[in-house]
Amino acid sequence: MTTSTNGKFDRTPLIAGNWKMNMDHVQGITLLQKLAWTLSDAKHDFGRVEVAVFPPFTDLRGVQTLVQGDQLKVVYGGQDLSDQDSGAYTGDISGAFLAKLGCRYVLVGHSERRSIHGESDELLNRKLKAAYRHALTPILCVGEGLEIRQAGTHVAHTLDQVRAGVAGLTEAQAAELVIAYEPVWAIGTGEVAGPEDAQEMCAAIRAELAELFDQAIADKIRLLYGGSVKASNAAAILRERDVDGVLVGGASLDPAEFANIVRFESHLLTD
Ligand SMILES: O=C[C@H](O)COP(=O)(O)O
Repeated sequence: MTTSTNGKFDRTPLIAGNWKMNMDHVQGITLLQKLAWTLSDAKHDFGRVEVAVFPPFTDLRGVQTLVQGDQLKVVYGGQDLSDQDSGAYTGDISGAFLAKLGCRYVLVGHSERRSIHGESDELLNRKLKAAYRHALTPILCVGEGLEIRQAGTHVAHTLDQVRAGVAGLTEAQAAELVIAYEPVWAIGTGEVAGPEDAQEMCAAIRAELAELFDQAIADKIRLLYGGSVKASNAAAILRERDVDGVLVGGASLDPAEFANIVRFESHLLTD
């Protein structure tokens, strides 16, 4: 495997925007149109930075129509999926439905799913496998709360989540995986982990993946940082060797702000 110009292995950077429960299907289309327009300048190398959005389920059909109709270089995914494929699971969404709507990715185990909906590591492992059954790439979200960070056990806690999440995956599945490290204390709080914190944890996750699979697989897995990322702090985080992108919440609702984060990554690749 060769290294890219910024010294990282050839992992395609991923800048992902999680809209959470914001933007109805009309607002979502407007946001995506503005984002596509803002990113349409010639300086942005779409070929080397993947841009993904995660709208609410009810927006996905409209997003699909816009992306396909206008041939936008933006991919999209669901914010969650069921561990089941079909049946009497009221309120749940099958990975099969997401795949049929053209989703490439799906978030699994976002901290808001873990804390508000009590999703366990075992359930999330089944959701990860459901994603692969439907040819969706899962983005497994992991990370510690404030008490765990203060106790100094954040690395062990996060690696436990990683091990439980990826249990039973084949090497081919693991190579496709994306993992987002999101310290819960930094989500939506304005508190951002320092670039060195993001690097420490992403390096620890990659080392753990090398133990679980092998180094070549670990070098393929993309690791994102998430938690109060905005244009003003993104570049420093994205420069870190083991950070392959960011998962952005609040700032992804502002197309100019989100586009600037994409530009930083794009410029880093060509610096
Ligand atoms: O999925 C995104 C993360 O929860 C980060 O959200 P935030 O950027 O609003 O802190």
